[in-house]
Amino acid sequence: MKILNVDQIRALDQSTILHEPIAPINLMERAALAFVDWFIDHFPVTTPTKVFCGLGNNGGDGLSIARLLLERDYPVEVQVVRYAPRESDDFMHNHRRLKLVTENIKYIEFSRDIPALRHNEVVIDAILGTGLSRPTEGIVKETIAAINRAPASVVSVDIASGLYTDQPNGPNDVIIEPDYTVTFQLPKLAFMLPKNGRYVGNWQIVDIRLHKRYIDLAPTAYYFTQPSEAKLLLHKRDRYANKGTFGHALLYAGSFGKIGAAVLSARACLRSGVGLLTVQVPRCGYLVLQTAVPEAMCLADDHQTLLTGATEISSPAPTDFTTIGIGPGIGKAPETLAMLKKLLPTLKKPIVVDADALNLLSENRELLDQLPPNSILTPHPKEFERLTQKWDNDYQKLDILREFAKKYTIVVVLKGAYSAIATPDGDIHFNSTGNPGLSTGGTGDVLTGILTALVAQGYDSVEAAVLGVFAHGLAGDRVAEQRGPIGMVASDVIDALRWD
Ligand SMILES: NC(=O)C1=CN([C@@H]2O[C@H](COP(=O)(O)OP(=O)(O)OC[C@H]3O[C@@H](n4cnc5c(N)ncnc54)[C@H](O)[C@@H]3O)[C@@H](O)[C@H]2O)[C@H](O)CC1
Ligand SMILES: [K+]
Repeated sequence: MKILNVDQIRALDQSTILHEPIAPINLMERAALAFVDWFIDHFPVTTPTKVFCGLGNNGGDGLSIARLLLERDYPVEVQVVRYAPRESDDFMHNHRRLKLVTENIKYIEFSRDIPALRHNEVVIDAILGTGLSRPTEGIVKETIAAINRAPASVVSVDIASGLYTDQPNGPNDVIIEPDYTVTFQLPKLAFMLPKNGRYVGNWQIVDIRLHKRYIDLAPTAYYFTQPSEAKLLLHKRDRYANKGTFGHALLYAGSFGKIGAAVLSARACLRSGVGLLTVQVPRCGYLVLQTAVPEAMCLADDHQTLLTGATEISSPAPTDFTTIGIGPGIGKAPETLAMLKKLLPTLKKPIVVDADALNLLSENRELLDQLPPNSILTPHPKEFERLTQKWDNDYQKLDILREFAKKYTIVVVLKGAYSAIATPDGDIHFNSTGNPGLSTGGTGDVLTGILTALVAQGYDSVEAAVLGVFAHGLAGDRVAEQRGPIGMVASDVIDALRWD
């Protein structure tokens, strides 16, 4: 699913009006109906509801929503925040229609006009939408602040009033903090950014049948992975396939006290369809791996407690493997750094790099140029900051992410809520699965195993990253459904992985 910018959203509106064709007021009515269908699924008809309306089309939506809820016997009160002398035409049209249904329309011009809000009430925030062009001030700001202070539940129409659709807000901007956002047709970029979490709440898309052809043709760098899109990436298995068809991966993982990372990434790799797996661990991990993951072959490093890359028996050369995953629990010992320095120049095929291997790259940035093209790096924000630089806000972070992936011709999975997957050609795919339960030790090792397995099976790196991150998060969602997010462990995620 594409994420469009505010100008494109406006153009999409116009394109729908022109090509359907549909009168703007009827498109507003369609949006309002879609919102109301959602609302009545979530709040009983006895819910005291206050609809706060601005003077633009977001406000116009609000007036239409109020009228539709009144027609469905909801106890609705309308509060028009009159912050400017002029209303939009569609606002005026809906204002006239609403007055046919109720006279109970109040106007907020001064602080004293702002009504009290009780805990059992629901506020529908239709003050400002994607037309926000400056920080809220005056009576708008006061009304937003009052709504945020109140104990009532809040549902924002299209986007929280005061939140910019696709650019950073200022540190002192006053923005609605909704429990829900019901947005029209497409997600907004603002919803993907961690710092905006409190200004988005639990968000839902409602389809208002905007012009599909415009969306299909609209250029964008931002995408939000839908289940149907992830499913399309899945390679079907041929009946005559054999182990060799699905690759032989090599994982470099583990150090003394962190052999579990090697076990988790190995198990995840096998649970993600790799044909054969060899894991190279320090000698102290050999027995553990062979016991815990009998399906994996194991190379014992010469060193007892850390990886140097040297093994006593003549093992296959790293380049003999379909792909390599490196990082889970390897630590940052000089001998391990030496191994990485020796290994990288010999590799041509994409590898998966995670955890301390990333930190070694951060401390030796000249190695970044030696990464095989289309390798996949999987930093969490702190690791990414070490790899690149500090950023002032999430939008700058995305720019840094995109430039870094393009500069080194790599795929970067910036992990977190809505993990952002940056591609070598400058796109960013936001993941749509996962939950806070995944913030537990070892889930990163699991993802490394998954991605290594997908690359070994022949997925191109972007497909592997989008599908692997999606499947990883979805497995976490299954676990959270069964046992709640608290108490989830990385092994649960491996056991919940599905590839159908
Ligand atoms: N395709 C869709 O998504 C549809 C969206 N609809 C709704 O239309 C709004 C966008 O409406 P628009 O008139 O462009 O702007 P707003 O209502 O968001 O803002 C109104 C108006 O307010 C002025 N303004 C900007 N910033 C401020 C500020 N800080 N304080 C005060 N006033 C401000 C500015 O002049 C704006 O024009 C979208 O969100 C949807 O709710 C359609 O109804 C259906 C299709
Ligand atoms: K709004």
